[in-house]
Amino acid sequence: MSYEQAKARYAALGIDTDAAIARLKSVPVSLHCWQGDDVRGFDTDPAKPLTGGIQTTGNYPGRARTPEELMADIDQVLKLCPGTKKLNLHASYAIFEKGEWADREKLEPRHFKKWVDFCKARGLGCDFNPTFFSHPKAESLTLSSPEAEVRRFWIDHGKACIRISSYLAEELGQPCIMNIWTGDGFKDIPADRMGPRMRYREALDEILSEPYDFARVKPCVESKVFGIGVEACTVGSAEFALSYAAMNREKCIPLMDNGHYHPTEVVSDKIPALLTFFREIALHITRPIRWDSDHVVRLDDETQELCREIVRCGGLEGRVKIALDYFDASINRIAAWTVGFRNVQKALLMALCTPDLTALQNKNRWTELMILQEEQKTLPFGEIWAQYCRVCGVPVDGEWFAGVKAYENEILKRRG
Ligand SMILES: C[C@H](O)[C@H](O)[C@@H](O)C(=O)CO
Ligand SMILES: [Mn+2]
Repeated sequence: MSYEQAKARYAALGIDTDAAIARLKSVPVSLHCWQGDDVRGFDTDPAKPLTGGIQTTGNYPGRARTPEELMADIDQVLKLCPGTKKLNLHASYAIFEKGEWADREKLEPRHFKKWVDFCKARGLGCDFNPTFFSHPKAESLTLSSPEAEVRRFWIDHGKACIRISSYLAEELGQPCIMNIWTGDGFKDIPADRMGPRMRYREALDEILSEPYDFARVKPCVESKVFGIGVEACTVGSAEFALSYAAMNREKCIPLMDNGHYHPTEVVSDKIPALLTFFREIALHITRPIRWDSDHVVRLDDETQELCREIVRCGGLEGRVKIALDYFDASINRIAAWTVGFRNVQKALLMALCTPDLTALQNKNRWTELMILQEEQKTLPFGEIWAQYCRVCGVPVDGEWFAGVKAYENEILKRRG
């Protein structure tokens, strides 16, 4: 079947596939830098463990060990992914001059100048994240620590990150989404669950007292249900993060990571619930298997439903900030990055090619609604996707992995 034939099938249902392609092309999706190096970063001992309740598993050869290697790998991914990309950096990816080093609370915009140059040369915006993990001062609690000195350190880190985010937004001419996530929590039943939350709240207030233009820097608070080693209580729980964002709507927005809920909860249903109250929300799209395992995003039912809700709720009009958050060290990392990014794009395009069936729901015509929802599944979407790839100048399915394999053989295998 050709694109023209597929387009006619969709047109019969009232869907303009050319318009869907044109719409998706300009929607920014944030590509996380940390898939390329297993979330290690460059600012502390590269042999340090990944902490904060998150973990990568696998030992596939070719992990990026330097900024240059990571940038080269990101370039490979950018070539293979359609649509508008933003880069998503963590503070731990600061780049220092030879012989220089600054601890996290002393990081400055200039430590991200090389990333700005990288983004400028590629027309990318950049999102940012303070890094409250994988650091000697993050062995226990960070922003919720009972130790004033530890809290001070991390608050100062948060403030430094606001300044860096303002710099990224200004230099690149696009808003910077700055996401705050800490792994603060307890392995076993705590004696006090409220004290840490009061301290976390006050620490967030202090971080957000750093001046910034909310139109250009969008701080987010990301919640989590539990992490490895913090199974009993997470300080930044869903109720905490949502309440904080609701009480501080002029300063920050809530971020939902679809790996951060109980396994039967779905973030797709939470999108309209939150957009009923918040003007903007942010998402981390990932794939949890039994826990927050951060597997590569597949084109599974929940990814499709998430994207349908983004589209239906006006999320593409800037109300939903879309970012990816997965990291798999057991397969070729460039392929992992690419598969996940392309799948999110596929799910968004599918959603844009879905007829609006609200009228059937409102007239209680659930039989027809189900039939039409099921029949949509066998529409010739593959042709629409292939056309989108061609319009964006990236390879269609089946035509990109050979290049990744060649890069693996020529470049990745030579890395120690
Ligand atoms: C590296 C990310 O910031 C991190 O994955 C965080 O967003 C998270 O989801 C932790 O589980
Ligand atoms: Mn996340």
